[in-house]
Amino acid sequence: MHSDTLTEYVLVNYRWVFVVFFLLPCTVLGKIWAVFEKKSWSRRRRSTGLDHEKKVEDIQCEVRHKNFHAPGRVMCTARPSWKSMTIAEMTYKKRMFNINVHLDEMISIDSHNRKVRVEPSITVGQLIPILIQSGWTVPVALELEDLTIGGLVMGIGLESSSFKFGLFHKTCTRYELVTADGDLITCSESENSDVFRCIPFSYGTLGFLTAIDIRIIPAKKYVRLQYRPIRSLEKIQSSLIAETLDVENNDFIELLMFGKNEGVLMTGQMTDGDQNTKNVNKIGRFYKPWFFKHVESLLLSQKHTEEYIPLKDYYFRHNNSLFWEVQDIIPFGNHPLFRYLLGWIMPAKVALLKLTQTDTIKQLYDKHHFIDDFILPISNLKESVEKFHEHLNIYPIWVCPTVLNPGNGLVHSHAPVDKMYIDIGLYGEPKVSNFNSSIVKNLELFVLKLKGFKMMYIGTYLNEYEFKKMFNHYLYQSIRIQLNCIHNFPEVYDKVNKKVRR
Ligand SMILES: Cc1cc2nc3c(=O)[nH]c(=O)nc-3n(C[C@H](O)[C@H](O)[C@H](O)COP(=O)(O)OP(=O)(O)OC[C@H]3O[C@@H](n4cnc5c(N)ncnc54)[C@H](O)[C@@H]3O)c2cc1C
Ligand SMILES: NC(=O)C1=CN([C@@H]2O[C@H](COP(=O)(O)OP(=O)(O)OC[C@H]3O[C@@H](n4cnc5c(N)ncnc54)[C@H](OP(=O)(O)O)[C@@H]3O)[C@@H](O)[C@H]2O)C=CC1
Ligand SMILES: CC(C)=CCC[C@@H](C)[C@H]1CC[C@H]2C3=C(CC[C@]12C)[C@@]1(C)CC[C@H](O)C[C@@H]1CC3
Repeated sequence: MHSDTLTEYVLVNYRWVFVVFFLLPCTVLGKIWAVFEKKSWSRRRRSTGLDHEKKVEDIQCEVRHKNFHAPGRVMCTARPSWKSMTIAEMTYKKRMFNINVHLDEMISIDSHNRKVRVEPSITVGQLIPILIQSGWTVPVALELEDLTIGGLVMGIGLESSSFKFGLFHKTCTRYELVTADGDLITCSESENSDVFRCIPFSYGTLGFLTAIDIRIIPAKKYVRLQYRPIRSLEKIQSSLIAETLDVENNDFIELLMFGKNEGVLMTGQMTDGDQNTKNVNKIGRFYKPWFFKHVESLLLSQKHTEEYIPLKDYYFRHNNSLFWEVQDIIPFGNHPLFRYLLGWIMPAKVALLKLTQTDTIKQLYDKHHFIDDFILPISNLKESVEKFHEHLNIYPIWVCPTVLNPGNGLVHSHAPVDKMYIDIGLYGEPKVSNFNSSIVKNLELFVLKLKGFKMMYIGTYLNEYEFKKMFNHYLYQSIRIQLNCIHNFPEVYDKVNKKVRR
């Protein structure tokens, strides 16, 4: 066998050896280190009085220093590419001026005004458990623990409650920002409102976020989840639309499709249950099957089922298997023996997987793998699934309804009223013979034609003109001038096109 082919073969078939025997133990050490670091950090903080304001002043100093010594050089955060929740490498970071924006604390919870103030690098996995312990939660709680609040505001965040609350940033009420000149400004619906509307999806091109206020709502103990297997695409579309209209009775809606004409529609309500509550399924326990496998088993048995899932377990239901991505790396990861023996250290940290993937693995993913999300009007579900089936044939498909509101920021409904969209997430190996980048571009144009949007964490093949047709740049451009960004921050397109996000 040729040595390249042999390397490829070993990388594809035996990556699990490295992951199980090296990355998983490293993940555990990382978790222990994080606890230790947090403790010593809070001790240090108490003794030096270092707080949020001081950290923000440091960022302001760094920006002013850059303006003095390297005027005209555009800036980005110094967060290394391997830490970001995307498989893409952000090559732009190498040529831009990196500013250290590592702020990862929770600042305060204000139960009276129902809001929590956080720093941008705090992860969902750090924030949500603290909130739940205090009896609160965020309206849109993301499913992957390592996503950061800043990244979700600057990119796009959505979850199964988005049909009710919209995209993640719709639950944010105030941003604190260090501008290109090193000034500190705040914005909300009532103060610098145009800046406030343009920040979401701006990918850090209007300034550095230093604090975010997020609305909080009371947390309950469980999500009562109904699973409804459906075996017709028409029926899936009509049932999904009907459920999104029932805002009174539904708090969560999600659909997993396991084939072109079959899927499981899940609807849920947050509840405290009562003493008669039965059928509690603690899906977050380490020995439990991967969530999508559990759902698939209900499709196979054609059972309409209802379960009570602890709130935190529900939120992070796709974390253990990284949706269904872990099965490609550890093919036996859902085997009961593996779960009982090693499930407690799963999943391997995404950042570590990314940091340790070799060029060959990355190239294999580029050639044989697809990870992307498209946001389309809900009425186009059937047409879109058919299109993705023809050109990708990847299953399961994640479908998550989300309401978009009208507005003049970068992402908004194309109608003058609130409009229901769906996120279609495709992650896996395309089962078509001719998969290549021109198919991806073709799909992006399909989405553009339907007046939909693409999530940009993976990058885009659209050219600048097409990109600007997809995302409304009108207000954004004037805010860039107002905040003196033109020579200090790149444009969004310069951070998300495939040449710099590979
Ligand atoms: C980076 C990586 C990604 C993987 N992705 C998947 C996956 O998406 N689905 C899955 O079932 N298993 C995946 N695996 C593991 C699994 O072992 C291979 O997909 C499986 O061995 C392919 O077997 P085959 O005989 O059908 O492929 P073959 O048709 O023999 O594959 C031919 C060659 O294609 C490449 N290849 C095939 N599938 C993938 C792939 N998905 N990603 C990258 N290269 C690939 C390899 O170079 C392989 O030697 C992956 C493993 C790694 C390390
Ligand atoms: N369910 C969901 O909705 C999911 C969403 N995602 C995607 O993942 C991404 C979030 O991942 P994450 O790793 O948290 O974030 P990233 O590190 O990927 O950051 C995303 C963008 O936000 C910018 N950014 C982050 N923090 C700041 C800050 N303090 N000030 C200015 N800009 C900032 C980054 O700028 P810079 O380039 O300068 O570093 C970058 O352009 C989003 O793009 C999201 O769409 C992924 C999985 C699931
Ligand atoms: C729900 C939404 C909107 C998106 C989910 C996206 C995730 C499926 C991906 C986000 C980051 C991705 C990474 C990988 C798999 C897919 C994601 C979790 C890898 C773990 C795949 C293996 C590589 O070697 C490293 C990747 C890191 C990022």
